[in-house]
Amino acid sequence: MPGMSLPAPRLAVIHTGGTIASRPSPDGRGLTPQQPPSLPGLEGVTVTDAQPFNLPSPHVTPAHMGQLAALIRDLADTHDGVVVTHGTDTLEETAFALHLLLDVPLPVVLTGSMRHAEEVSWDGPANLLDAAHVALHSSSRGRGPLVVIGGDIFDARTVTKIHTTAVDAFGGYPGPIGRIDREGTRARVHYFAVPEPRATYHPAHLGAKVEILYAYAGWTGEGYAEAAARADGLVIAALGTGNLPAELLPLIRATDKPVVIATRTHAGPVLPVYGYAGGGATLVEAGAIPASFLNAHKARLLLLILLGQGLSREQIAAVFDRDEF
Ligand SMILES: NC(=O)C[C@H](N)C(=O)O
Repeated sequence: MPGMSLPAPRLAVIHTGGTIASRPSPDGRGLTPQQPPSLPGLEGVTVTDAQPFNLPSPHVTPAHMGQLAALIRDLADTHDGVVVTHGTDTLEETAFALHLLLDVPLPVVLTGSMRHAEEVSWDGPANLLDAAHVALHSSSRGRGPLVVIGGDIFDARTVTKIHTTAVDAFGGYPGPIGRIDREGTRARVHYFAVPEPRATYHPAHLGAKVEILYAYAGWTGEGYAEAAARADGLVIAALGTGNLPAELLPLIRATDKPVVIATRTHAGPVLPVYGYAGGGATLVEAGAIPASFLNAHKARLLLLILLGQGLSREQIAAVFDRDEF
């Protein structure tokens, strides 16, 4: 009807800590999360804030990820988009856990900053505003949780932190799925990929113990037996396409818990192609599960969630094999 204005879009901003909330601590001991950033320059939007915790992201656990998923589910009916501010160190893990746990239709966008509010190159406000625009954009729906940093929009499955200090700290093969740029107050959002259907999971708990072992030249299995005894499942950041020294083969064959083989190489899938002792084909024959293209820490979260849902080793292998994530 002429003269009737559309209701203001409703955005929820959930602050969880990280450098985007950090400042030098008064006791001179270094940066600590203190004050969450405020959202600049977004006209005509109703914003609600939440702060379930205020942590440096190395203190974030799967339990916090579950808490965030529950909060976002609660907000989903009354909001059009959600932004989560988060420390960058484990941001990709929270993004992927939410990707696996959330089946809400509204966009959920994670962001953070690499510089704190008292530095000249403070990147918090721009990242926060970009994330807000992306979260309220209709093309962002149906893509699962997204990560927005430095104007790049990433898929939670592939995004990874690639630099410890640079402002453009995020990447990951095959790169961003979209881009946000601002022209004055107008946001221009472009996607280079179409939304894809994805599986989500409803674990009874997030308390399964999954440990990661990191392979290296000359590893003869140090630490493997201890980890296999105390954990519910293992992930190995293996070599290349998912290969290990020969000594690991009998250890994996003797393990009845799920052992997922990821790669310490920064891009590409795990493929069981090599037939020498410890080669990927022999590890799979011994019962190991290839992680597809998930990095070790994301494969760990998927395994932890599948264990929390009570899946058997065979069912878990099928999820990884069919890329059901
Ligand atoms: N840039 C950052 O946010 C790093 C910080 N250590 C964190 O992850 O909490």
